[in-house]
Amino acid sequence: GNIVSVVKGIYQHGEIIKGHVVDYGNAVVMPGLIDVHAHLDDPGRTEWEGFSSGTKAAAAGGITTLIDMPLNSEPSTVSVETLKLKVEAAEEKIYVDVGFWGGLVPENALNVSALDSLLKAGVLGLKSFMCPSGINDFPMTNSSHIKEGLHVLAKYKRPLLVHAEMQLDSEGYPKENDDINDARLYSTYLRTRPPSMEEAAIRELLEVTKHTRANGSAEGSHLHIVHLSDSRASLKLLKEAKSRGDSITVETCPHYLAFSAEEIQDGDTRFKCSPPIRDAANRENLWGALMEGQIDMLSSDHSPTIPELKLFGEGNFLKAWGGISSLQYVLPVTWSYGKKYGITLNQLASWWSERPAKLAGQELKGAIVSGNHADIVVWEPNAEFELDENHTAYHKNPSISAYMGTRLSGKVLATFVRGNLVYKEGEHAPAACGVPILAK
Ligand SMILES: NC(=O)N[C@H]1NC(=O)NC1=O
Ligand SMILES: [Zn+2]
Ligand SMILES: [Zn+2]
Repeated sequence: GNIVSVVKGIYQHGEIIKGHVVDYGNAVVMPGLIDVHAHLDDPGRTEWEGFSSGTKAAAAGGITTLIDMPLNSEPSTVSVETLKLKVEAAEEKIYVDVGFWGGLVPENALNVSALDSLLKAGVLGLKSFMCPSGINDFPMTNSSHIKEGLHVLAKYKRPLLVHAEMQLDSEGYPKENDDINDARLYSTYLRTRPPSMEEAAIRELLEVTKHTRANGSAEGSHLHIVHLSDSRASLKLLKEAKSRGDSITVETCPHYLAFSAEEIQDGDTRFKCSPPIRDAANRENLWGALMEGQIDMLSSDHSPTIPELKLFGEGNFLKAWGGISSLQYVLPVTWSYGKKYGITLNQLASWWSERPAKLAGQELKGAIVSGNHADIVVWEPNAEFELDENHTAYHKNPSISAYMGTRLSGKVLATFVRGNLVYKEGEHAPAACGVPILAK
């Protein structure tokens, strides 16, 4: 299950090698991807996704560990009892290792013993929203809740992940029930969630993250901004906070790097997510920030639903479910769209493995070094494929994926989780040998 040694150089023909040798030729052998942001919706909404389908998709995409979000399942993971339901739902169904974020919600945020017991039960950290989440039993938190949460997390040295969008005085923005605005237009949706919503949330968070600095009252805790889309004011604020010593990181997702608002057809709600995909100039800036290291890592924010809730007939951007379905495709998508920016394999491994491992506290994952878990993806960067209905997809409802119809390069040949070959060219291992990861 663990890497015994990493040998540099090439074995010469005739050399005596003990054990079984697999020669992958010129394929890339990389640490398996760690997706710190996926909604597997199990238990309770398995028609949207599920531990079995979701982790099969992960394995087929070269992801060896994923951390499940506490919302979109039913119930949400906000207590010891609901975490227990998660772990039970995952057991014997997961093809890759799965950890769990717990929810920081108003109900538990000001209750230190509730948070203590949830953290002791093994969630790897907490997640909260600064705007409505779209899920009834997952209400939003304010900055007092977040401050309290960070102070409890400090004891455990675990992070708080925040969906950083804040509703502003919404005068002038289209609303769900407005009929004066054409809800089929992507531009209408875009106007409902301007970059200033991200900026305002981050500005407020930075009032709290000052306590995470060395000798601060919440030293040891860490704040992680999920799925950043605004590449301007928000990024500038984050850069300044980092330079002041705040313990803060930020992720973006492949859909913000691949797509732009200009290309989204009216009524094509596959592209609806929040924060929204912005214009092409914003995307260029995001790439720049990623390349310069201002954005620390990538995650999928795989947030699927059933096709009915995407309202394809109506194409109503204001009412359709917001979330992008992408789990299986993140490696080829990052590679295909990143090539023109000159991304390297080392950068891929840093954004998708090394830094996510650190965020999730997985010391034995995220790098191919002796002693680590043998979590490995083998892939062929030059192999191209068409993402059409002939392509085998393992996540549920692949038709809702925004990537359908694109041509990608980067084919996964094999995925190993702790030394177990869990996926090989279209076939999964007969047994699901992933394990639930609980923090100790
Ligand atoms: N509830 C949920 O998954 N929401 C996600 N969807 C999305 O597009 N952004 C999110 O935060
Ligand atoms: Zn979110
Ligand atoms: Zn999410």
